[in-house]
Amino acid sequence: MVDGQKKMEELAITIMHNILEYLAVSEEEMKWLGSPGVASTALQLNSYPLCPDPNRAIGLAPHTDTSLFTILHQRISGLQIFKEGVGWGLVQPVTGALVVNVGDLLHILSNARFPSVVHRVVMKEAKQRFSVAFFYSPPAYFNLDPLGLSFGQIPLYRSVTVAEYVGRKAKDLEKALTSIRI
Ligand SMILES: O=C(O)CCC(=O)C(=O)O
Ligand SMILES: [Fe+2]
Repeated sequence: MVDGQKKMEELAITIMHNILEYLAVSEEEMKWLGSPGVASTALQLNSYPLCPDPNRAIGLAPHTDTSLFTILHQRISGLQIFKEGVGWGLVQPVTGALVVNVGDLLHILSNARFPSVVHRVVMKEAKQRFSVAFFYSPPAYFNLDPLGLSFGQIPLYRSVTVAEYVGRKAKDLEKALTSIRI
């Protein structure tokens, strides 16, 4: 499990480097990224028991993850994402592929260019479902600002430490993002 967690962190670092490059954010601004083991990480094992009447139950209520992003492994379908104007859509499991869900911290950092995804888990199949979620965030002390803005672009969110945002999310849930909106 420890080895798995280390591998997941290596993968998360690679993904993060690519995102920063795309956003034109200097790695100087993310010094913590250069020191493996410093990021806040959590590995969560989810188990959704067999459900006799899937239409009358929900596996996991709609939410956004607080993390920068979450790397998810699923074998059986159930994960759905919400798209404005489209509604709920199933994220079909693909053998050998992982799902990357954008969380609130990346939403803030990217000034909403990477919007956090509202997702839920429905009980669609009459099978027990397992998923493994790896949550990846900067260390708690890190001060997060919208970065990589071009000339004239205004930041949509005020500066916030990871610790403060995590506290707000625990209290205000889906209102946390709006609570730091400028
Ligand atoms: O089980 C899944 O597919 C999603 C789990 C999830 O969204 C979470 O743990 O935050
Ligand atoms: Fe989630």
